[in-house]
Amino acid sequence: MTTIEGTVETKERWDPGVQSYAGMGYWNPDYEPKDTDVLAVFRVAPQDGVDPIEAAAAVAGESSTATWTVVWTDRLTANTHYQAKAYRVDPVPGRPGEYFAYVAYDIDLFEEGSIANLTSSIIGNVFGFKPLKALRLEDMRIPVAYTKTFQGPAHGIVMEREMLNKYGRPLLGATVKPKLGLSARNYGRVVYEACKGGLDFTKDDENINSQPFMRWRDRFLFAMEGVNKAIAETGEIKGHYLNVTAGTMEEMYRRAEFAKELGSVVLMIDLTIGYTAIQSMAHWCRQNGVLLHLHRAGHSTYTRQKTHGVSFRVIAKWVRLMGVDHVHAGTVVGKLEGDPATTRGFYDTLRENELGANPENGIFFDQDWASMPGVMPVASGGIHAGQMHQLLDLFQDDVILQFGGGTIGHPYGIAAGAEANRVAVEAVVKARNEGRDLLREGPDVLRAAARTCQSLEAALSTWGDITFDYTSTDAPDFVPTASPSA
Ligand SMILES: O=C(COP(=O)(O)O)[C@H](O)[C@H](O)COP(=O)(O)O
Ligand SMILES: [Mg+2]
Repeated sequence: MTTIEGTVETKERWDPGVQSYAGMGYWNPDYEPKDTDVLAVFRVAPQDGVDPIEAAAAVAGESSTATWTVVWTDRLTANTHYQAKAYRVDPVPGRPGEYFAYVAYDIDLFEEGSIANLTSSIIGNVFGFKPLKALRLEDMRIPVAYTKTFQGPAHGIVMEREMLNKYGRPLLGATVKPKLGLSARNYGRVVYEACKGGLDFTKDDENINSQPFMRWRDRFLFAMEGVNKAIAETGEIKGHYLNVTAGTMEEMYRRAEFAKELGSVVLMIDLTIGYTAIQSMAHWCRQNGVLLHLHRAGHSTYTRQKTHGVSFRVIAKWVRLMGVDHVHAGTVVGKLEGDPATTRGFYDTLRENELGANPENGIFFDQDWASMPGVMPVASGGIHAGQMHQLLDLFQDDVILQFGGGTIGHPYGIAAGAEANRVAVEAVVKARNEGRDLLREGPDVLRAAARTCQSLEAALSTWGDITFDYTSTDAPDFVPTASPSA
């Protein structure tokens, strides 16, 4: 019997008892993915003695319709339509025991506009499946038909620049430090100094919510006083990412309403609030004309190691669908994990409208965003003014460069730290626009600018030589064969 999906069924397929997942139809090398299918590629490390094809079929099975034994109730459904199909398995070059398994899912398996639903299948039970030593979701192709069921970024890169009236250069920000312990008035002073000194944004850190040393309402009031004073003095639009992360949705909405009442252009949430809460906040932000900043707090617990978890490039796709305007995406040169090629893939995923498969940057599939606005990536974590030419070369203009320690740790004070960063970015943008080679001439460009800017001079002499050179844990494994786009 041949089914509607082209899977050949045998009589034994329906014998009661335990059958291989491949035998139940979850392996189908002849399957031609449809334009509307959701595609996923997993890095599978089968237990010793487990056949890689069977492991791939098991991943397809356990992330879609299957259980461990044949169930007759499958025959009450269009079983071969609903079952996911593993259609290709490649050994990972240079990593014995690991395989890239490609799986296609029919769009009917997923509720429209729900990352919670999508992820309950794709990263549900399957990650605990005993026959696998480890499993990593490397990439996904989201079909246009499914993309169109999501709101997407509340505003997006183009609209953000229009709201802020800032063009042609990276935006600049700073995370207030110390992360915890400041009183509200001192906090507001940091915001004021950094914004007045030349930054566009300041930011609550991931773990600032409403603790005993500073309650959220007090922080919002003093931070906005600082923002408003800096706007009045500089004539530029400024913002502070007011973190509304809280224990319930009701409380987050309450804090968001107050931030809006105070005239904040931007709000912040942490990835730890969960996918549905992120989508709800994104809808609120679009309805209320407020930008939404997402801090990816906690992501490294499952994105960083090559063999198990979820690559951040997949999280980047999900957050674009979920509808945030900003997300942290790595710095390459700073203090936190960030292989250059892999990070480039994250930035492309967040910003481009159409993206081709590019295994060198870890991108396995073509991705068409169907004009969904881009998310502004944020480069943050251990960066300083002396790296400005490298940052511009790596990320170009549509990025927010955030210097927390690299502003607040400046020897002449916070405003001087902000000024050093602003002068540095304007100097390297001008040099880039004049056609100069940033990587070669960048250090000279910065030194020349520092001759007329003492705060830049002090920043360069304090941090000029600071680098974080460690081996990356997440470089792409180059797959030499052409990668399938479908
Ligand atoms: O507090 C900081 C940076 O402070 P500083 O600028 O003083 O190092 C942020 O939490 C990290 O950038 C987050 O990392 P990521 O951007 O990778 O999510
Ligand atoms: Mg932080």
